[in-house]
Amino acid sequence: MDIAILGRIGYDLYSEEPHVPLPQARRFSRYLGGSSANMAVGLSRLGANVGIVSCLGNDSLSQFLIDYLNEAKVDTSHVQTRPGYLPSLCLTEVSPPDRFPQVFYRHDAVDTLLTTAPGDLEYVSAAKMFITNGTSLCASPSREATYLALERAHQAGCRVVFDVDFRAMSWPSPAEAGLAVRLALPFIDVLIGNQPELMLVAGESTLEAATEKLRSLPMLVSKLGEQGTRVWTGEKSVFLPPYKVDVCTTIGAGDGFASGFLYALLQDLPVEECLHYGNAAAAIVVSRLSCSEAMPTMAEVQALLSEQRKPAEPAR
Ligand SMILES: Nc1ncnc2c1ncn2[C@@H]1O[C@H](COP(=O)(O)OP(=O)(O)OP(=O)(O)O)[C@@H](O)[C@H]1O
Ligand SMILES: O=C(O)C[C@@H](O)[C@H](O)C(=O)CO
Repeated sequence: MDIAILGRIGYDLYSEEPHVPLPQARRFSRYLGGSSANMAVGLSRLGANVGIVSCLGNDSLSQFLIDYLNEAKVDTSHVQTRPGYLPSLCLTEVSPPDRFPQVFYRHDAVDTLLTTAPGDLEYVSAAKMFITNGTSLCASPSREATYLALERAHQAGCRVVFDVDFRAMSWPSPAEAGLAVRLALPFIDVLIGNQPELMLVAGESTLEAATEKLRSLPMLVSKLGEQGTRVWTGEKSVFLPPYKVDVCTTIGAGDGFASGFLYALLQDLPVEECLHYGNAAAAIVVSRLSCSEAMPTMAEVQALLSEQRKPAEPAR
């Protein structure tokens, strides 16, 4: 595998009725979801060899999810099964350009039951890149499984990527989520978060103060929503504004960004180039309904790049 991803596979329902508030919405369409599974699909569609370490039930929704991943050429040989438990479910209202409330069903979600056997840890440590996220740390035993995988990947010299992925409903308090991520920092090469997430991890009340603390990491990716993205490598940073599209749903922008950015990083492209791939992939996802199904091919990313590409702000 080029990339091993550890995290949740979920079931997404997006409203088919734009501008109808969620309590009134009647028609939904279903997609594979879960931030990690979305990224796995995105990276695979761009051409990477990706596998996912996760946990599903033996219900019919889990069957749909595993079939979807297999069809997307994501290696599912390390997806465990816990009969009687269900994947998480997420419903999203679609009120563009900026209202996308979500309701999550994550009570005893099957992904939190993940454990890592020696074979799973070997699988992770054999990859060139290992990606995981904060939600995987929200409950035991997936918390311990995730820390073990982070440690093994770091020891094996994989490039370790961590998306903060803060979902309030998965945690007793934001402070606990921040602490769980701070404990993982020694293993991380690339930390990805939006503004509130980086503040949460650093325990700071401004993005500037958070950045100051976190930029001792080899790479810090600061997602700024519709403003664009800034990447820090030590004292230097590069900023790239977003690619412009008509917004359908901004939900999934982060997973789209990660897919493009990390695919380019895997090819050892310069940071500025990685930002172009990340922002372009994110914009394409934003222009479509859902996240997994919306992930672009390389040809689609290249087309947007050649249409709109402008240079990033010089490093400073
Ligand atoms: N309206 C938009 N138009 C074009 N690109 C966008 C837009 N919003 C976000 N992006 C791109 O997507 C990237 C990630 O977005 P954002 O900062 O909202 O991440 P996020 O909070 O993880 O999103 P989500 O959790 O909804 O997936 C941004 O850095 C930017 O490049
Ligand atoms: O991450 C989840 O569990 C739900 C996602 O699939 C959802 O569409 C989203 O929030 C994208 O990051």
